[in-house]
Amino acid sequence: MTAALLAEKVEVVFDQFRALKGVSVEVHPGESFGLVGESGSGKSTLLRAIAGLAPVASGSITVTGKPLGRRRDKAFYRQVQMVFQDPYGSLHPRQTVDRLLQEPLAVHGIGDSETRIRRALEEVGLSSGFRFRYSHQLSGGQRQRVAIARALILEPSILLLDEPTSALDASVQAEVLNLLEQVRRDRKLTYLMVSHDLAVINHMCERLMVMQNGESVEQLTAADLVSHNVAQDYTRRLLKASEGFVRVG
Ligand SMILES: Nc1ncnc2c1ncn2[C@@H]1O[C@H](COP(=O)(O)OP(=O)(O)OP(=O)(O)O)[C@@H](O)[C@H]1O
Repeated sequence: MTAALLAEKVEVVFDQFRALKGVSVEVHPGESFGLVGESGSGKSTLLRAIAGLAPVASGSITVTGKPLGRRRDKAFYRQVQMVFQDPYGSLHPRQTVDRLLQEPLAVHGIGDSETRIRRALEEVGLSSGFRFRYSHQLSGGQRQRVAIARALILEPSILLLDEPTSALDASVQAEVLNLLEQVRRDRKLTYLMVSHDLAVINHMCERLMVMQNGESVEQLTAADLVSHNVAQDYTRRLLKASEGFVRVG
């Protein structure tokens, strides 16, 4: 089976600082794969390296069997989209939802915007009444729904999710996670998802990689996480720190 995403020995260096020190990961088609680790361990940097937003010094990244070059082309963004943590920062506040959803379609020269926008809003549970609202008039949860609609409107097969719900209240967080899960099932999407919250990863992902200081510590299944079947002390410490959140099976 060809991997949906394959990163091999990826190094990211900012000035002299090695933020990723040769990280490898393989995500299968249709899989939801999690990245966990303490703050600064390199989780976001790995997503950003894949998305072309962080400088890859060495190593390779392959999407559905095709190696990526230095720059990400339009075809890449038709296939891979990213959703960021902060829906306030990622959506222009003075643009209407309609305009925010039109933009990627215009960039990619896609014509059937009317149908796509209606479908995208419906899919994320927003009525057509939201279409001409400005993003600053939306709640955090509604904004994140718009950000997800914007990512989905190009019909990608892979979503890179960087703490997609950590800026939201707990009840809204659950709604957005359920939405992401529903969309993944309906569209047979592949997710690579960062969260500092092991309970979120446990709920959303089949497998995960634990990261520390720009390196992979170990890979686990969600079942390993629940039964604390882990090999590394670092992972045990992470689990201990989130005790009470991850149910012991
Ligand atoms: N543009 C940048 N320039 C310099 N250093 C950076 C840059 N982006 C990230 N770093 C550094 O790389 C390291 C990894 O950062 P990264 O954001 O990937 O961590 P993370 O695991 O996602 O953490 P968090 O959970 O806090 O978001 C950190 O030490 C960070 O300061």
